[in-house]
Amino acid sequence: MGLWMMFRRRWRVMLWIVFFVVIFLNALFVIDITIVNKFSGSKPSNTIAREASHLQVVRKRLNKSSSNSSSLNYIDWDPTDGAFDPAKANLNSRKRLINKEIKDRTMQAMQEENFKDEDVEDDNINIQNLDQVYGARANYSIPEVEEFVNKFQAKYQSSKYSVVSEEKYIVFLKRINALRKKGSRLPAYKHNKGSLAWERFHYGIHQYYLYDPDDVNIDGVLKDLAGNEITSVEQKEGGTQIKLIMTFENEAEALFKPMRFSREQETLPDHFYFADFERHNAEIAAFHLDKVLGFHRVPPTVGRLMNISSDIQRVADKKLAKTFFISPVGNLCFHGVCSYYCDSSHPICGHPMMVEGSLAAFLPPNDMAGRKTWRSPWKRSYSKHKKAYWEVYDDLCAKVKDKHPYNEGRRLLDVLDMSVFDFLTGNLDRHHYETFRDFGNDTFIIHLDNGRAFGKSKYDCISCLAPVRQCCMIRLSTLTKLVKFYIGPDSLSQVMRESLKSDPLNPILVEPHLDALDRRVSKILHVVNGCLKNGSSWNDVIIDDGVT
Ligand SMILES: Nc1ncnc2c1ncn2[C@@H]1O[C@H](COP(=O)(O)OP(=O)(O)OP(=O)(O)O)[C@@H](O)[C@H]1O
Ligand SMILES: [Mn+2]
Repeated sequence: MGLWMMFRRRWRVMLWIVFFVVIFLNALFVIDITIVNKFSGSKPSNTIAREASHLQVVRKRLNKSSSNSSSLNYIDWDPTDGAFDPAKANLNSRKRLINKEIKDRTMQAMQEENFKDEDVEDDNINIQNLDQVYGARANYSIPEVEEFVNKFQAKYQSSKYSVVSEEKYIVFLKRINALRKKGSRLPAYKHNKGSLAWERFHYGIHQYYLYDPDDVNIDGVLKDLAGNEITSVEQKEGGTQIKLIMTFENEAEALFKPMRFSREQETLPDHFYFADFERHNAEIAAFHLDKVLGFHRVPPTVGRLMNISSDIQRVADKKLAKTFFISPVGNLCFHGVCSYYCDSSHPICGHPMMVEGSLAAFLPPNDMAGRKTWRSPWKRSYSKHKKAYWEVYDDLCAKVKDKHPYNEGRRLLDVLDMSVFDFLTGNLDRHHYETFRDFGNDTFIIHLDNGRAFGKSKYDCISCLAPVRQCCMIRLSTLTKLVKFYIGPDSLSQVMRESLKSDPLNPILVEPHLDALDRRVSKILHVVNGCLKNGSSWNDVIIDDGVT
C-alpha cells in the first residue's frame, strides 16, 4: 500500500528511472560487442564489406581480362570444378578440408617467429660460392646441380644440344635458334606484306614464333615506338590499372604502361600479388629475357620518356582528357578511368611533365588474326584466404596431362616453359595466356602481361615452378639454355645486362634483380635434378620434342 502511494506520488521520477535503466542496458550491449570483437579479432562489418568489394573487383578484373582480349571463345576450366574428380560428392568436404588445413598451417606459421614470405621447399638448398668467375655457378653453385650439369654435358656432348664452357652465349643461342621450326604464316598476311616495320612484324608472325630475332623490322618497330610522334591516345578498357592505347604517325599502335615508382622500389611485403602495381620496366625486361631465352613469345616492347602534355594530353580522347590535373607541387598528372586504381590518389604524374613508360607493339587486330584466351591450369586463387588446388596437392599435372589440349603436341611443354619464365621474372600473376586461332593448338603460346614481374629481388617464387616440379618435366632445348647459363662463360645476368643496354631507358633492372636471375637459374636446375633423384628417368623428365 505504501509502495503504491509512493508510486502515485512519484510516478514521474519512476518513469525517468526506467528510461535510464533501458539506456544503460543498451549501452552495455554495444560496449560488450566491441570488446568481444577486439579480442576475438573479428572485423567490423564495414571492413568485411570493403574486403568483399575488393575481391569482387579482382574477380571482375579477371573476367574483364578475358572478355577484353580479342578472344570470343574463352576457355575456362577449373581443376576443382569436378571435371577431374570422379568423386564429386566428396568435393565440398575436401575443399573445406583444404581451407581448414591452409588456415591451420598459416596460423601455425604466424605463431612461429620465423614466418616469412618464402616457399618451404626453398629453405634447404646448399648454395655455395665457387672460385669461378663464370656463369650462375660462380655465385650460386649447388653441389647436386654440379653433378647434374656434368652428367648433362657428357650426355649431349656430341649432339646439337652440346654445352661447352668455351662457347659464348650469343653464339650458342644462334646455333640453337637455327634449329627452330617456322610453321605457317598467319593466313590474313600471306598476301599482305606491308612496308612499314610494324606491318612487317605482323607479316612475320609464324605458327611457332611471334617474331624472328634476325628480322631487322623488329628493331625498326622498337625504334619507331620509341621516337615517332604520337597522334592519338585512348584508354584500354578493362583491367584494374591504367593502360593506354597509343597510335603513332605511321598508324602503328602500342600498349602503354606508365611508370608508377622507381626501379628500386620492391613489392610491399603486405601486398598480395594481385594487388601489386604493374611495373613498366618489368614489361621491357620480360621482352628481353624472352628473346635471350630464344622463346620469341613476348611482343616487342620498348621504354620511352613521355611528355605528358604534348605526347598524351594533347592527343588524348575525351574520356581520358577529363582526368588531367596539376598536382599541389605543380606536376602534370592524370588518372584515367578504370575499376580500381584510377583516381586522384593513384595519379600518373610527370616531373613536372615527363614520365617513363613501356610501349608494347600491338598484335594484329582481331579481324586479321583472332586470339583465344586460355586459363592457366596453375592459376592462383586470387584470394586472400584461399589457395588454389595445386598449391595444396601435388597431383594436378596427371589430370592436366589427360586434358585437351595438354594431352598432345607442344602445349604442356609450352606451359612449363612459361613457368620457368615466370619463375625467373618472379611473376605470380599468370592467370591466362593466349594463342592465335588460325594456328589451332599446334602453336606457341603468347606471354602477354608481365607487368607484375621483377617485384622482389630477394625472394624466389618456388611455387611459380610448381608446373615443372609437379609434372617433373622440362623441354630439352630450354634446359640446355639454363645449363649453359649455369656453366657460363656468360651468366644470364650478364647477357640480360647487355641486351637491356639497347633500351632508351636503360638501366631497366637494378643489380639485385639481375643477380636474382642467376640464383634462379641454379634453383631451376636443382628442381629438375630433384625429379631425377626422386626416381624419375632421364627421358621422362627431359623431353626432346624438337621445339627450340
Ligand atoms: N601487345 C598487345 N597487343 C594486343 N593486345 C594486347 C597486347 N598486350 C595486351 N593486350 C591485350 O590487352 C589485355 C590487357 O593487357 P594486360 O593484361 O597487359 O593488362 P593488365 O592491366 O595487366 O590487365 P589485367 O588487369 O586484366 O591483368 C590483354 O589481356 C590482351 O588481350
Ligand atoms: Mn595484369
